[in-house]
Amino acid sequence: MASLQWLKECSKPTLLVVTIFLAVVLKFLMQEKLKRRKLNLPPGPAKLPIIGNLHQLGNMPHISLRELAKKYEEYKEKFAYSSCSVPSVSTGYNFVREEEVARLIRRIAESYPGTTNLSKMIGLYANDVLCRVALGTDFSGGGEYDRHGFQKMLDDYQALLGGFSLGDYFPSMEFVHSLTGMKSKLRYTFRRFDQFFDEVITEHRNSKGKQEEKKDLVDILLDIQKDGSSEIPLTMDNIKAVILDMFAAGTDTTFIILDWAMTELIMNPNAMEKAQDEVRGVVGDRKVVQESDLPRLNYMKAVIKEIFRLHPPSPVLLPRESLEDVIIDGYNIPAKTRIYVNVWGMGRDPELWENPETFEPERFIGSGIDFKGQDFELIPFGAGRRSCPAITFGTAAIEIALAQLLHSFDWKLPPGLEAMDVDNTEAFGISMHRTVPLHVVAKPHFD
Ligand code: HEM
Repeated sequence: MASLQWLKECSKPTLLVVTIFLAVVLKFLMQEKLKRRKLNLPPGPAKLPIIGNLHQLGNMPHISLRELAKKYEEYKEKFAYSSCSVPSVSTGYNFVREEEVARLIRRIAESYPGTTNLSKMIGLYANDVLCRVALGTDFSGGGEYDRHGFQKMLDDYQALLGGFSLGDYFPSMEFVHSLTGMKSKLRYTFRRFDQFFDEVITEHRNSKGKQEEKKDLVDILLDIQKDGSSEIPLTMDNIKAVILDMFAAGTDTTFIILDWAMTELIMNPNAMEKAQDEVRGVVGDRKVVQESDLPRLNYMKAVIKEIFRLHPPSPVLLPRESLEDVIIDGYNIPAKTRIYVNVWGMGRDPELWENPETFEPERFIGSGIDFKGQDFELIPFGAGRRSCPAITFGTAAIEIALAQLLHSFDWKLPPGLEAMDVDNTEAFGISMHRTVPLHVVAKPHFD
């Protein structure tokens, strides 16, 4: 009776809206049920109408996804990828790495006997290497491009790429981007980058007679555009997009691995000692590590693999969408399914790794597991045709810097600080880095 009373009190338009809403929800639920009855979908948690399982991703999707995978154990199958060749970013530019590593060491040495903000120094190194390779100029230390607020632009861009936007999950409801303010932020950031790249391209066009080996990415792309050697003609927008892609993908990733490598080594003095003994044994009294020393640094390479396993810069690979209906292991995966690969979860899976939460570089000594995309338990660069095109370039920038840091200094936490006091909180975005910078005392090994 009470409900009937309520009905009587409702105005006609309200009743109409409520009826339409209920009809839409009911239709949606019935369609879902019908679809599910026909398809053999992989097991998973129940979906809510409209938003599906979105609410279960949370602030730290890599952790939520691992918890869900544990719960629905049986679909933790390893799917084989077919491996295709990818165009790669060349390892060249040794002179840039050498000069930037030397600058990193000088900057750190200046801080002794005080403490140094090592995270900041490593961040400058990663940015400067990429800026010089891509644009031919660095911007740190009052460099030219910093005047344009380039670093701030990059930070904003990365926040936009990594940030959660409801509109991404409802492509048919594009207007959501306008409601959330995402569209205007994207437009603003896009305009700033566009203006900046226009200036950079004009400068490059006006500078003539650069030696072939000193050419940066913009020079190379402009040459390709001019001589028409690419299969598909390169437009100015293509050139700008390639440069932006490299910055978005290349600076934070290199930084995160070096930052974590130094953090884990400082917190694990035995591993630090082993890594330093190895580098100093190979390089000897020579102050500068050379790229030709790197193939002999097996323990240091194992440290880097262990960092890729525990702290992959992209904990969840870039989302993929299935183009057509497929069946995997008897399960239907409908077209347009959004696929997330939880690399972080795979690196800590107790079925794949012994003591998965412990930092133990030794696990890679004498093991054939590598991160090139063939061993699916360790794929920090992804795998298959859209994996990172800069595996060799990124690894070279990490290895030479880490070797030199280990060779040039003895490392300690600031007085009064213990390993357990180090704040290792991480923030999830397009890449995942520590939120509190690492402060250390770096005592020069050479006078
Ligand atoms: C430690 C270093 C790095 C790691 C761990 C890393 C990891 C990744 C990952 C996981 C992806 C996406 C792959 C996928 O979703 O399957 C990616 C894509 C990409 N990376 Fe890297 N990356 C690193 C360094 C770099 C550097 C230094 C550059 C540039 C010089 C770079 C350029 C790119 C580009 C352009 C893409 C997009 C490729 C595409 O459009 O499909 N990366 N990287």
